Amino acid sequence: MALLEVKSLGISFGGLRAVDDFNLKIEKGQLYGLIGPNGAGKTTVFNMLTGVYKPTDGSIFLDGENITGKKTIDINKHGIARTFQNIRLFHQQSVIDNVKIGLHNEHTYSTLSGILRLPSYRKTEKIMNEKAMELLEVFDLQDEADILASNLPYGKQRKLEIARALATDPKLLLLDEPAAGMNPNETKELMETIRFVRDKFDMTVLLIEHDMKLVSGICEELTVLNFGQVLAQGKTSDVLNNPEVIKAYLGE
Ligand SMILES: Nc1ncnc2c1ncn2[C@@H]1O[C@H](COP(=O)(O)OP(=O)(O)OP(=O)(O)O)[C@@H](O)[C@H]1O
Repeated sequence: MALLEVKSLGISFGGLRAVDDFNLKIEKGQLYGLIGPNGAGKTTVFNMLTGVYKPTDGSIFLDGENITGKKTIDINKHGIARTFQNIRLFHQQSVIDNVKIGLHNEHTYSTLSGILRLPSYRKTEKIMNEKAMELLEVFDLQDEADILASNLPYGKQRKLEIARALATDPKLLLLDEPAAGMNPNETKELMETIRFVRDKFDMTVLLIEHDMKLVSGICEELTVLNFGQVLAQGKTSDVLNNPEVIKAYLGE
């Protein structure tokens, strides 16, 4: 069974058919890429997968469960986490607190025990601190744990956003243009990090990206969207050599 199966997904905004008859199957542990020209509908697909938009048609199954039309918070609890094209962090909070916000899905204590700093609160806080530090170490951010997120350099902010998404313990991680704004060295490092995350956490990753070095370097399969429709789908090397894809996107 595929980890993610999307059947005939579609959405209209008034008269605009932003995504039409979108089908996708991603197996557990895959690194999968969603590419295509600006405005093709890629982020709209992410928004439907994460419950930001309700699809007009079609269905989405995660690990065999129908999650179509569920709320963002419920979809996150089912196991989809994402990062955004424009980094969304709590900039005025520390690096470690940004990760702990993700962990709050899993670990809770009552408001009263929090206010009174009861043992249950202290125990939960200790576990969360340890887990958050473990995640920060994966991204080599442990030394910056206590600085403000806004003081991190750009490449590290992107990494922190991925760490926070992972803190919610997802089955599927969606990355929306993770290399946007990165220099070639940062992009190379990011590729290694994404591969490492897949291996260490046995994670399945779907990413939107315009950087073809990253796409061809780490994605095993690709779907190309063009004007809301699937133009090509399959193994990365086949898709990138497809004349239709070269004409519509790569040849730009
Ligand atoms: N809430 C909305 N209301 C109206 N139109 C929308 C809405 N969201 C997206 N669209 C339209 O849907 C189309 C697809 O947009 P989308 O942002 O998904 O493209 P994209 O492939 O992610 O592009 P980019 O690579 O530039 O990020 C665009 O024409 C966009 O204007």
